[in-house]
Amino acid sequence: MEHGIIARDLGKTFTVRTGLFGRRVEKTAVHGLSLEVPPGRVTGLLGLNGAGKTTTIKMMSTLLRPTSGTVRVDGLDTVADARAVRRRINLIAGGERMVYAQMTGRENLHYFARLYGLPGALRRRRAQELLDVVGLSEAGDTLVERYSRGMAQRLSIARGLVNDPDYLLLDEPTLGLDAPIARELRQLVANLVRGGKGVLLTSHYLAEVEELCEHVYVISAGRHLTEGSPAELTATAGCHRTVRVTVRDASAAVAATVAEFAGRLGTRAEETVDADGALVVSMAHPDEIAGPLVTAIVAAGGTITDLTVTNPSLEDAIVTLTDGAPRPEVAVS
Ligand SMILES: Nc1ncnc2c1ncn2[C@@H]1O[C@H](COP(=O)(O)OP(=O)(O)OP(=O)(O)O)[C@@H](O)[C@H]1O
Repeated sequence: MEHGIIARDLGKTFTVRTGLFGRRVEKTAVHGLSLEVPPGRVTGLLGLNGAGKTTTIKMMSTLLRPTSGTVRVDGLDTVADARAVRRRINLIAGGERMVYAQMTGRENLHYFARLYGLPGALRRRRAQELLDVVGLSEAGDTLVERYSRGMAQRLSIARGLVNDPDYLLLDEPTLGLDAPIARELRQLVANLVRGGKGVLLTSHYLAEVEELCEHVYVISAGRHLTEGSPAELTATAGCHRTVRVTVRDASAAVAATVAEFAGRLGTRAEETVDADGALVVSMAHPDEIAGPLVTAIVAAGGTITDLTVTNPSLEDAIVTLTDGAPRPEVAVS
């Protein structure tokens, strides 16, 4: 049997009214996207604002009908078999309030479990299990209006698990959360994936995507731009590891040595002066050059006070990859 969420040539065109006379024009938000969300791993979907992430997720979760293409969930079609698909997936959108403030956490979970047709005893058991999973057992009988934002968000995650979905679509799940709560949620997602669930994640926090995702799709203006693991994307973007050496009281001889060193390797050394007046030299490919660079600086009489090697981040890569990429052609406010 086919496993995973598989989108093929997915497209979505909206009809919008524009201008003084409300003329109808067609705007395409997603153009022929193909992507896969296999079980047991977190797949990322990245793009600038308006790139089409939410539209794609809505089509994958049966909330929007694709204009073209198909989405299959373990072989079931999101249009023809929508009810069966809804039993296997769930969607959690961090930006939206997805629970009722006038009910307790437990009542919310009972309510949503009932919508999924779970029988009474199972509803009660599932609600308790989920309160435990998201760390809300003690607050289970408190009204949600008295929850902090982080607690409400955790309850939204529990709500998204009420039908024990095989696949979770997470649209900005940590939006606006404090760092420790966001970290807890990441751990929860990692545990769910270890348990075999497939997750699709969109997030503006690229460090989060880097930490969780094995494979990332980058889209721009509704089109596939590139894909790969975070490491592959940073390599594709040409972002390198760099070494940064800080030299106290650097003489002209040190600066000349650095320039000569870089010239000999046919590479570039970036030289700046920090707030304390120390010379800061940055160069790419530290594995080969850090040792000889330090030796050359010391031989020229420089005193090294700091040496740092940095890996390029996914954020660096996305900035590079989307720089100059087409802007969305749909702009509706
Ligand atoms: N119901 C709609 N009617 C018309 N246009 C829409 C509709 N929904 C989305 N769009 C347009 O489709 C494009 C893609 O929007 P979408 O919300 O999918 O992007 P996104 O990548 O999720 O952006 P963001 O990061 O800002 O949430 C945008 O230009 C948006 O204005």
